[in-house]
Amino acid sequence: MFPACAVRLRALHILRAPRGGVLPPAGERRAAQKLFSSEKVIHKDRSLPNSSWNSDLKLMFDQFMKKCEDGSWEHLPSYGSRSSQIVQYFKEVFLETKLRKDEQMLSQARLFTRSYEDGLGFEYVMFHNEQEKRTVCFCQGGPYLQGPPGFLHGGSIATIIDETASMTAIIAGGIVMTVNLNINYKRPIPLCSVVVINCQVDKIEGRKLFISCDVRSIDEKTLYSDATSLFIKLDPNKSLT
Ligand SMILES: CCCCCCCCCCCC(=O)SCCNC(=O)CCNC(=O)[C@H](O)C(C)(C)COP(=O)(O)OP(=O)(O)OC[C@H]1O[C@@H](n2cnc3c(N)ncnc32)[C@H](O)[C@@H]1OP(=O)(O)O
Repeated sequence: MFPACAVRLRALHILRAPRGGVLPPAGERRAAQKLFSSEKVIHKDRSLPNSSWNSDLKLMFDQFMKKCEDGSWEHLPSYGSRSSQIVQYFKEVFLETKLRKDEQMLSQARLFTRSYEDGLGFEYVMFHNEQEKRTVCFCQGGPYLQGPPGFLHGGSIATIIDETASMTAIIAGGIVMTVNLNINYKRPIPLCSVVVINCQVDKIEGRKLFISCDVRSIDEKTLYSDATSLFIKLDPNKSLT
């Protein structure tokens, strides 16, 4: 259905999620790594610790990197823009010619959550558990994300929930878009604190993927928000515009 992309998503799976802890054949893994290697040189992985990370974020990063050692969890790298091969495929299959022509605008595009300087916006790292179809995101929301004084803006909370839920849906279903996101904001989130966003696939029905999430303090005592979302797998035979 998604020829070029299927290869890449398969590569993502090979690199990310050996099912049941069984590694795919070495040759297949090397080929998948090769597919990704040129991009890794160009783009900096923004999900690795930097000097703006507070001790809570570093601690959670270290704890989950340890959990990755037995293969049950996988660290998801994150770059300033989406993979050039996926973007190319997306443009070719889903964008009208007139939009595709605006190459300059598209070449300047950045992933919204990675468009701030270190420490000012979203500092986050995600880990995925293939067996549980679950993604966790540890996020430290910086001072440029303020809504009420001292607290995060609700739109920034929606953004990081959507980004975590969409990663969960992309891993489970390929190229998807959010069609519905319902959030209950239960407690305000202090600026610069670290929260954990836990997303899981509840159900897949044809092209529909139902994802639920909650946002908690890292000691899990405070439930800040919960959310449900619906993603639709894009149909390459339908134009987006
Ligand atoms: C690394 C890779 C990066 C690749 C790119 C990854 C991007 C991820 C980005 C992060 C997330 C985002 O920000 S996404 C950006 C925000 N979202 C959007 O802009 C999406 C706008 N919506 C759309 O363009 C469209 O709805 C589509 C293309 C998503 C789907 O349109 P479609 O293909 O025509 O599908 P359609 O027939 O309408 O719907 C399919 C089925 O879903 C149901 N359905 C549709 N909408 C809803 C809804 N709100 N609530 C309930 N059900 C719904 C329909 O009834 C139907 O059910 P049935 O009759 O079959 O039962």
